[in-house]
Amino acid sequence: MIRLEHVSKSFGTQKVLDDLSLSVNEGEFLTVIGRSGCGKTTMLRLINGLQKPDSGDVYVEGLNIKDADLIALRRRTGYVIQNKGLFPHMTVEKNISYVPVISGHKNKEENRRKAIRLLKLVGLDESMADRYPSELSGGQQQRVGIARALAAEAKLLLMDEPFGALDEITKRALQDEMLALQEKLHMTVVFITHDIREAMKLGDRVLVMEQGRIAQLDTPEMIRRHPADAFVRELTASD
Ligand SMILES: Nc1ncnc2c1ncn2[C@@H]1O[C@H](COP(=O)(O)OP(=O)(O)OP(=O)(O)O)[C@@H](O)[C@H]1O
Repeated sequence: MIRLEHVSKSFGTQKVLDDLSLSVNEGEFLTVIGRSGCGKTTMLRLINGLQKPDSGDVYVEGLNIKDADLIALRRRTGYVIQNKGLFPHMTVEKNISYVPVISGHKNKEENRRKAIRLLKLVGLDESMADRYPSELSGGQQQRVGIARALAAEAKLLLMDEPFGALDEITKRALQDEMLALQEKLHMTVVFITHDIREAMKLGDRVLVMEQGRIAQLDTPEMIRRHPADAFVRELTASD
C-alpha cells in the first residue's frame, strides 16, 4: 500500500528524514512513535503528497506519488489530525458528506442516510448530524473525523495523534473502535502517537523513529522482547 525508498528530507540545514525506507502492507495498522521533532508528521505529509522528498521515492498503491494525481490521492486518503480538520461552518452531516458530494454524489437523502450510518458506526447518535463541530466534545469531533474519512471510502487512513488531547476513558473507547473498524473495513492505517501503550495496543507493527531514521520496525511483541537499542528499551520500559 505504501513504500518509501531511500527518502530524505531537509528543512534548511536540518535533516528531518534520513534515507528512510519502509513499506506498509495493505490492511496493516502501523503505529509510529518517537521523540518530538523526529520526523513523524513529515513522513505522513510525504505519503499524501503535502511534502516532496528531496531524494528517494514514495509509492502509494504502487504508484510513485511524483506521477500521481494528488487531489485524487488525497480524496482517497483519510487524514485525521488532533483538534483540527473539520470544517467549522458545516454541520456534522455536511462534513461527513463533503468528499462524496464533491466527487459527484449529490443525492441528498442518500448522503444523509450514509452520514447517519457512519455516525452510528463510530458510536455517535444520529441527533449529532445537524450540529456544528463547535457543539461537540473533542472525542466526538475525533469520531466525526473518522466518519468523514470512512465516507470518502478511504482505503488508507493517516492519523496524526488523533487521540492526543482526549481523556483516558474516551481514548480507550476510540482505540477499541478503531481496531474494530479496521478489522471490519480492512483499511491500511498509519497512526502517529506519543503514547507507547497506544502504539503497542493498536499496531500490527510499530515504527520507532529516531532523528529521521528507523530505530526499530517490528511487531509489538518483538519490540517488547528484543528492543533494538537503548532508546527503544527506555521507551518500552514504561509500557
Ligand atoms: N514546513 C517546515 N518548515 C521548516 N521546518 C519544518 C517544517 N515542517 C517540519 N519542520 C521541522 O522538521 C522537524 C520534524 O518535524 P515533524 O513535524 O515531522 O516532527 P514530529 O516527529 O511529527 O514531531 P511532533 O511529535 O512534535 O509532532 C521539526 O524540527 C520541525 O520543526
